Amino acid sequence: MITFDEAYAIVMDNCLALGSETVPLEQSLGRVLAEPVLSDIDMPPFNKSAMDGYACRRADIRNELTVVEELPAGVAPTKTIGANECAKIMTGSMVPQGADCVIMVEDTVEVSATTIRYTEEETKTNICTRGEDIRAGDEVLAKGAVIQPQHIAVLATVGCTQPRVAKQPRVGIISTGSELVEPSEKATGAKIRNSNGWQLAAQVEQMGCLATNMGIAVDDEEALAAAIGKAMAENDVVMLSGGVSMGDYDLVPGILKNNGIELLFTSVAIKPGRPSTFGVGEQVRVFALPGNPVATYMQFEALVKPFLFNMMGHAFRPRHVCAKLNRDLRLKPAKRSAIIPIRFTAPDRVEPIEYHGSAHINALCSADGFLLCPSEGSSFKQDEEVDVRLF
Ligand SMILES: Nc1nc2c(c(=O)[nH]1)N[C@H]1C(S)=C(S)[C@@H](COP(=O)(O)OP(=O)(O)OC[C@H]3O[C@@H](n4cnc5c(N)ncnc54)[C@H](O)[C@@H]3O)O[C@H]1N2
Ligand code: MOO
Repeated sequence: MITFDEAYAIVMDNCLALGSETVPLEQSLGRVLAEPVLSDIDMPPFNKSAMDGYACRRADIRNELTVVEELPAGVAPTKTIGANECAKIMTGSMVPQGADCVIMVEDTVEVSATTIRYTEEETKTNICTRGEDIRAGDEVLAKGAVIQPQHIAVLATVGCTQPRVAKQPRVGIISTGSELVEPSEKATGAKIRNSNGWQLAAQVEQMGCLATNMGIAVDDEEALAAAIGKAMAENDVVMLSGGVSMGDYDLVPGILKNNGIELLFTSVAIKPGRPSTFGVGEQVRVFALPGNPVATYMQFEALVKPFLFNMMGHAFRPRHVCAKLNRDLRLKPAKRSAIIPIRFTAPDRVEPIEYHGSAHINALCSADGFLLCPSEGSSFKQDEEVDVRLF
């Protein structure tokens, strides 16, 4: 059994490089940038009014001003502003030459059809200067960024309509176990419905990789070998659930070895998730996760997700927050560190949720995150601050 940190280091050291491709901007949400994005323009591209009002010279704001033209957004000025002159200007319009401030329209009165007067003593400049946000040639987005809606805005701003992004790992998912039936069927007798395959496919899709749910493989050497061989041929990463502990029908590690997979670990000191297994083939990586659904979920979050992001060139950093415990929490020393699901009861307060162990998947539906408690045992007092990793 190796520590979780050792397992993490091993998977991160064994990523596959998949290369990059370009995608249309509208299909780039959630993809990882494969190269930095540089701006082709200054932003704003011209001195721009921040307010609706009148562009004029600060020296003249106490005088009656003659309005020499009107500047709706998108219309370039034709006149230079001279002494005691102004141009009526809208937010976002180009500030005319000669003007060094914009007075706000609600602080002015019309004196005649062509003149106005400012009613305040002072004004802010109210001009966004050319290039104050972005300069032409600036790196606006870094390689490795996961494209979010605000990144899409920046890509649009700099005219990057075909961003170069990392290719998405293809992940084939096999749910092993002769007790399994698919969710559309009624589970009778000693059968249960397959939830892991569906959950893992959703976890893979949610983080922007390509999931293929390859269905159920029964606990039979031949059937498992065929399913694993097919999954390995068609995917970059194969994820199995079940069949990795000590039972007579836990056949997965042996079949992986027979398929040319070198197993780098088969047991991790973490609860839930001890029998988590990882192996490498020539052009494929294989995770065999424990069948218990919470173990499957948690090991995906803790090990597989950072690994898949790393394959795409993104250094995944889970979000952590500090919060106070609503009640005492005492864990006995154990051979494995423990993941304890928690929920927030107030923005800065958490409590452990009722949790019966690694099969209790519905407990996760009310969890907001988890505490990682070391194997030496953890003892927390009510109101003590704990480090919460968010889902
Ligand atoms: N003698 C030992 N027994 C067990 C050990 C051990 O060290 N020695 N480890 C225990 C731990 S810890 C775990 S975790 C489980 C993991 O076992 P497997 O990965 O071999 O998983 P299975 O035995 O196939 O299944 C466990 C459990 O999960 C249910 N399951 C399996 N697949 C699915 C699925 N796709 N959807 C929903 N539920 C699934 C399965 O029916 C079992 O109830 O082993 C312990 N035993
Ligand atoms: O490690 Mo298992 O996942 O405890 O139940």
